Amino acid sequence: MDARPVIIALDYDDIQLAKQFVKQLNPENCRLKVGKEMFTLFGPDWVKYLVDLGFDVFLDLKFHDIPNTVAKAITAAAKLKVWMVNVHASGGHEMIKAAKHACLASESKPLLTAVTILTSMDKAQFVPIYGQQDIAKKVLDLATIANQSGADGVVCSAQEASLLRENFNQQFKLVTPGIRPVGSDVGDQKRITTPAKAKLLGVDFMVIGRPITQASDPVNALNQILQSL
Ligand SMILES: O=c1ccn([C@@H]2O[C@H](COP(=O)(O)O)[C@@H](O)[C@H]2O)c(=O)[nH]1
Repeated sequence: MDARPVIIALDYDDIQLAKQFVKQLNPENCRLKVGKEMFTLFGPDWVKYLVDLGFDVFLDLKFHDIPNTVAKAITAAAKLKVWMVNVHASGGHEMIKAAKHACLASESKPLLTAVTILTSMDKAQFVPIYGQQDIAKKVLDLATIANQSGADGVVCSAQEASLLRENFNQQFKLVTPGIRPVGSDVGDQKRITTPAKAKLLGVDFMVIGRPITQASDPVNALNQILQSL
């Protein structure tokens, strides 16, 4: 596990609320994720604001398009000096390679991760798309494509972490959403794990949103998670 394993998913529709929360955080304790909601509402300026405060920012836009389009989007993202960007692994070898090439050609050289199977998917949702097979096996197949195409890691559930650890070296980052402390609302997540279990399973980073941001005291919720690790 990384020394700063927690990536807080800042999924707010109110920028003042988000700023109020972020001002209470220390960039040495956590990293931040900006996803589709905040990026669509508040754009690159919001990302720059967080980067200027000294945070490592994971820009989670999950690009999935033809290689040329994805490479250009990654080039634009890298100009924001974000720490990590991502694509969907199902975009395939050429798309991921083009994304990695764009990362390396940029000044800030963000890490590139590839989303395998969304943590909100269970077997009932998975089978109509991918057929009768194990979710974990499909995650491994997609992670193999990502790894061979030069990605720095994958986004997966912590439930698949030990399988991926057996197949890839320690440098290959495992970034895991679907983290739920005991007693917290599961919401739309399906393949969930507690923070302590995710650590035991060998993840590098855990992405945690609502269990922190929707808590009555988000800073306290974060601190409790950090203490449990
Ligand atoms: O497979 C995936 C990929 C991305 N996410 C994102 O992570 C956070 C999780 O937030 P919670 O509130 O802790 O559920 C959210 O921004 C997702 O877009 C994911 O959950 N699963």
